Amino acid sequence: MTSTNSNQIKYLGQEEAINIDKELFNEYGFSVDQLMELAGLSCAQAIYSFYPKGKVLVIVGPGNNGGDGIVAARHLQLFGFSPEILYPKPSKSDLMERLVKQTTLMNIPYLKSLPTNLDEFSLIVDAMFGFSFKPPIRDPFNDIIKTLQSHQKTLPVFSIDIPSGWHVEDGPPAASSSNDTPSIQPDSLISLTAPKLCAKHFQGRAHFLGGRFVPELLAKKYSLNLPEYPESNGFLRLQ
Ligand SMILES: NC(=O)C1=CN([C@@H]2O[C@H](COP(=O)(O)OP(=O)(O)OC[C@H]3O[C@@H](n4cnc5c(N)ncnc54)[C@H](O)[C@@H]3O)[C@@H](O)[C@H]2O)[C@@H](O)CC1
Ligand SMILES: [K+]
Repeated sequence: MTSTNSNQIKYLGQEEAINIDKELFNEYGFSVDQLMELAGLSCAQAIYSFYPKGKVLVIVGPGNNGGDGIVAARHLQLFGFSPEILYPKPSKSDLMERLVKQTTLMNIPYLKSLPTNLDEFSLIVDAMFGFSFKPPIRDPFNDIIKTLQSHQKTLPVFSIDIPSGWHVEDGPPAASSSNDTPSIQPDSLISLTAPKLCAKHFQGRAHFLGGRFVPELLAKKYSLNLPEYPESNGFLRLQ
């Protein structure tokens, strides 16, 4: 797939991203399940387009970003990948529990901790935190990010919506503080709905846009200036 000119697309601040999300639910009548399914599917489709099939570790956080990750794992398995899931802080929400049930019944393994044999995986899917993240990052995610950082030369990371641990607007911790907080430099990133400001700091190989569900009226209201998705694809490549 060729990349699309992204010069005009709007980069959202945290509050604006949260407001658009709320409006999709409250004004447009979408349910979280609906949007999460489309978001997670677009993640799996982007991964399929860019990475060879293999063993993929999906690291899932406690919020909806984590839900996108579990949905993506479900589709990746259907696409012929071999996903495994690390979900260290399970949520008690009905939605998340149903996603766990679906994937467990598909025999997708749930790991108890970050495996020591990380090199057996060909890709990490980072579904720890999305646009509601507020630094500093808490354990056990701090340690997970430290380990991923030490493997990132050989083990690519595909981040969903936000590279986890990055400030939603300011980007990687080093850019916003002087301490040595560990930080992911993802190989690829998929922005959902529209990129957030932190995506301007992205230096990996591919930046995708996914979550093809934004009604035209809403896109106009927030001047999102979204590029046209090709054909019936659920994602496109911005860079
Ligand atoms: N409108 C959209 O574009 C859609 C967004 N979705 C996804 O939803 C995400 C946003 O989901 P949420 O609002 O549930 O939030 P997140 O998934 O970004 O994270 C919230 C969770 O992280 C925890 N947390 C926050 N800061 C932390 C820290 N410093 N250390 C440890 N834990 C911390 C919170 O306690 C909460 O449990 C988006 O980024 C996107 O991935 C999709 O599921 C559906 C549609
Ligand atoms: K993420």
